This record gives sequence, structure tokens and C-alpha cells, in this order.
Amino acid sequence: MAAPLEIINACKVFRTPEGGTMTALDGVSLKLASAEFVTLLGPSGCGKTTLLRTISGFETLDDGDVLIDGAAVTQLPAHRRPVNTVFQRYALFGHMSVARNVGYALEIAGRERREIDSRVGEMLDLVGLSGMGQRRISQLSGGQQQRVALARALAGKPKLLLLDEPLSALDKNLRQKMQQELKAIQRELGIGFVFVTHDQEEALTMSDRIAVLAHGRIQQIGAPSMLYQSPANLFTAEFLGESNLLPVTLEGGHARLSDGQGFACAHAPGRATLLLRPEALALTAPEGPALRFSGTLRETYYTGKDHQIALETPGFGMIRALLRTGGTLPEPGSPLTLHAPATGLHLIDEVAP
Ligand SMILES: Nc1ncnc2c1ncn2[C@@H]1O[C@H](COP(=O)(O)OP(=O)(O)OP(=O)(O)O)[C@@H](O)[C@H]1O
Repeated sequence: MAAPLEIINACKVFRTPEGGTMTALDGVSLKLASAEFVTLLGPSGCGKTTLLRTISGFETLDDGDVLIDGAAVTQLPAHRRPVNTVFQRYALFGHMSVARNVGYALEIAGRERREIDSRVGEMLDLVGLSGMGQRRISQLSGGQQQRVALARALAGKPKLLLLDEPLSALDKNLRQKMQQELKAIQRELGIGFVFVTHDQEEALTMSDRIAVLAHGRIQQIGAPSMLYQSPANLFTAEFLGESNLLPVTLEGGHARLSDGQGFACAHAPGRATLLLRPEALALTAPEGPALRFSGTLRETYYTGKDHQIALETPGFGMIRALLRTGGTLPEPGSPLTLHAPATGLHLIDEVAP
């Protein structure tokens, strides 16, 4: 079966109004597996929207190719590509009913009334708006409007759906609910979704794979847990979640920290960075090999399920930890020791600045 989407070496340089140039895409390649949910994640200006627009055809590439369902669409205008986009601002027709909004593209395409009505009904069922077809858009909540936008984008049976920050206008609770619904709809339809966000939590919970972008390039692509636990570079490590980054020296199958502690590793000799996620640290020493960090407790925040703390250490500065402890912690200013088991250590072959 052909991949729902394949991007080969996509390059795009914009001319800026100031007379310079801006490389928005610098050789991006990406292939979706069948019915895969892939998120493009990265800081503002990294090229996410540009990449999405080159897939939909709203932007042309300077170099490279876009294939949808195995067919090259690089030279096709937007309206001839079998994709649709859901935008952050829903771009609905306010003066039309919900049903007309959803069926509008089918109407323009000259489909029969009976076919349109049946498809609109199916789509409203899918997004949980059955029976609301005759409402005006202004009579809907933000979440309902986003569902209409989704139903409209799916009505023409696209082979691929693009979503450009579709949930960012919703409040936190509704956003989380819609995240689950979107994922369920994607599974039910079995089509590829390419989702753009700069919300890392959203990316981690929704995606089959995340592509982390910076400066128009994919820094790393992989399953959320893989990217979080084993980032390939410092950018991915720091962009996804909280991180403690400690310099290490590698020699003879051993990684050594600046305070003399060490652990076995299979890396080539040189310098590298140890990534310690805050939740890998604990108050009690684990069985087996571990690192320990002693210092002064500086900050504690109780979040209801865990304690976020900052420990000031003489050798490594501030180390942040997330402790799952029911008990109380000592007062800030008290001495404290944290332990990190060997399983919580990850080496990155890059030296932190
Ligand atoms: N039409 C354009 N003309 C000139 N520069 C552009 C144009 N469109 C985008 N850019 C530039 O290309 C870069 C990538 O922009 P893009 O909109 O793809 O980023 P993004 O990752 O989607 O950012 P955000 O999260 O802020 O939406 C930015 O530096 C932007 O200023």
C-alpha cells in the first residue's frame, strides 16, 4: 500500500520584505505509515506551517517533492490535491447553517442533494453534533465550531488531513477532551493526520510519531516515548519536557561526571552530555548502580500528585526533580540527596554550551 504522504527533500526559501532571504524548509524528508498520526512540533518560526502549506498546495516548493497516496502532487494546485486542512481559526461561514457549512464543498463540486445530505449526516454523527445541522454557527460554542470545521474538512473524504494548531483557541479542559476525540476520529477513519502544534504535551499525548523541527530541518522523528526518553540531540532533549543536562567524559567504556562518579556505557571516547529527566530522580537509593547528588533544597512545589523540587548542588548547579512521594519534604535550605538509577540515564553525543 502506498504511503498516505511522502515528502522528499523539501526546500523553501522566502524573500523577506527587508530584502533578505529566509530558509523556511531546509531539506525536509518525511514518510507517513498508513493511518499514522504525525505531529510537527517546534518553536515559532521553525517551518511547521510552511511544511503544512506545501503539502496542501498553498505554497510551492523550490526543490523536492510531495507524494500523496503514492502520486506526485508537487505541481498540482491546492484544489486538485486529495487533502484538506483544519485551521486554528475555523474559517466557517457564519451566515450559513452547520449542515451547509459541512456540505459546502460537495455542493460546489455539484454532488447530488441526497448524497450531500447523507454525507453531512454521517460527518455530524462522527464529530458528535447529530441533530445540530440547522443551527447557525453563531449559536455554537468554540468546541462545537471546531467540530464543524473538522466535519467540513472530512466531508470530501480526503486521503490525508492536515491540522494547523486546531485546538489552540480552546480552553484547557475542552482542549484535552478534543484531543481524545480527534485521536478517536482519526483511528475510526484510518487516514493519515499531520498535526501542527507548539504544545509539547499535546504532541506527546496524541501522536504516533513526532517530528521535532528547528530552523527548517527535522531534528529528530520518532514515537513520543522514544523522543522523550532517548533524544538524539540537545535540542530535542530540551524542547520536549524538563531536563537536567550534565557534562560527562567518556573513556574505556565508562562515563565520568566532573565530581568523579561514573557509570558503564558503550559510547566512543570523547565528551558528551548526560540527560537526567526530573522524574528519574528519587529520594531513596535504588538497588543496583546509581548516581547520587547531594546539595541544598532550594524550591519545592506540591502539585497535588508530586513534588517539584530544585536542589542546588556544588558541582552541577540546580538539579530539578519530580518526586512521587506522599510524605512531606524537608524545609527549603535543608540538605538533601537525590539518587538516579542507571536505567534513568541517557547520553547525548553533543556537548552542552
Ligand atoms: N510568505 C513569507 N514571506 C517571508 N517569510 C516567510 C513567509 N512565510 C513564512 N516566512 C518565514 O519562514 C519561517 C517559517 O515560518 P512558519 O510560518 O513556517 O513557522 P512556524 O513554525 O509555523 O511558526 P509559528 O509556530 O509561529 O506559526 C519564519 O521565519 C517566517 O517568518
